[in-house]
Amino acid sequence: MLSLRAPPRTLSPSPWRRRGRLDGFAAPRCVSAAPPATTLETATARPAGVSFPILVNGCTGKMGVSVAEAATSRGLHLVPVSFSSRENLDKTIQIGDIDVEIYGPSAREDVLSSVIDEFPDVIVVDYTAPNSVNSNAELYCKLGVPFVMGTTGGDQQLLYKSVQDSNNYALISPQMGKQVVAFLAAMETIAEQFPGAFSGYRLEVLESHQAGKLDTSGTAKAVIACFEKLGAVFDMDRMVKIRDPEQQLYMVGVPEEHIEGHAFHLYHLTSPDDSVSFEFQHNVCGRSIYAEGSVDAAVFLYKKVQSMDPKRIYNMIDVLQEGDMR
Ligand SMILES: NC(=O)C1=CN([C@@H]2O[C@H](COP(=O)(O)OP(=O)(O)OC[C@H]3O[C@@H](n4cnc5c(N)ncnc54)[C@H](OP(=O)(O)O)[C@@H]3O)[C@@H](O)[C@H]2O)C=CC1
Ligand SMILES: O=C(O)C1=N[C@H](C(=O)O)C[C@H](O)C1
Repeated sequence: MLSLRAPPRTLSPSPWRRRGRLDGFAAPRCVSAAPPATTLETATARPAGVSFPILVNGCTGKMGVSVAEAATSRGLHLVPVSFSSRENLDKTIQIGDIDVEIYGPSAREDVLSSVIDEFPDVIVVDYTAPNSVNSNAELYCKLGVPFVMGTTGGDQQLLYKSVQDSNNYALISPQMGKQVVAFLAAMETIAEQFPGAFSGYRLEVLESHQAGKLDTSGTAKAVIACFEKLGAVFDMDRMVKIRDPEQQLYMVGVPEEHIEGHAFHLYHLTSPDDSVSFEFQHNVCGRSIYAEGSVDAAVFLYKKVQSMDPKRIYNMIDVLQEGDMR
């Protein structure tokens, strides 16, 4: 029998443990399997309405593959090229009937320049790693290729500065899932309208993701920024990040089949005198909502580029507000 070890830091008492399946309450878990991944067969059922070339960077990884599949399913033209942090990988990734060629860092600028020559309307979608956010963005800006940055982490201020300085088009968001974007939009709205409404409240945050996730959740950071505007007090060092599969199964209640791909977030607020508490939670199993949202983002950005919109930098709330999320 597996033992339940305490996470490095826990809330006291941990809301997940308090209501976890070990003590008989309904655990915050996905009750059914994630929606089936979009398949090539659904392409005809759900045409994108527009078609353009899309290059998905990070196709050796999980999000890259999911976005590339969702893009082809929506009838977009997947450029059969993607980049890796590894040199001489000599690898192709099969997406439907397309063989995507993987190139190492030394080839990326030449290869991307050739792609832009051949496909001047191309939109790049980036799902790589936190430590490549800024260097990849620099390259896209240098070559003037519009991009969707789904990858989280890196130096976000520098990322925005690179886009501003180059006057390139970009859509940047730590969260592509429509319903979570709507939650984030609601948080931004109340923070804007009622600053200080939660003045003095203590905020505690837990986030659980697959063991391979390298950074702290970008979504959690964005939500925390809203709670801070509302006056809540939060110490980023006390964020509870759960990456251990055993804890995810037995404490958080992540279904076993989603240990390799989930995003469970919990925000707990307590009043200064402990008499009032609030809890917000969003639990996602699998990656399909991000993949679909990323294609929505690419379609949105493509339209903005084609119409030469003077605004250059967007986020997913812009996409949601314009009714462009499926
Ligand atoms: N915005 C959103 O809604 C979401 C964002 N994310 C974010 O997306 C990112 C990727 O997540 P996920 O797919 O799960 O992670 P994975 O680890 O599965 O994939 C990332 C891939 O990036 C590749 N990579 C690393 N460095 C570079 C580089 N310099 N150039 C090109 N490729 C590189 C790695 O491959 P190799 O070893 O071959 O280099 C790896 O396969 C994370 O930052 C995550 O937080 C994830 C889900 C939703
Ligand atoms: O890495 C992930 O998986 C996810 N990353 C994003 C984040 O850092 O917030 C979005 C979601 O949590 C999934």
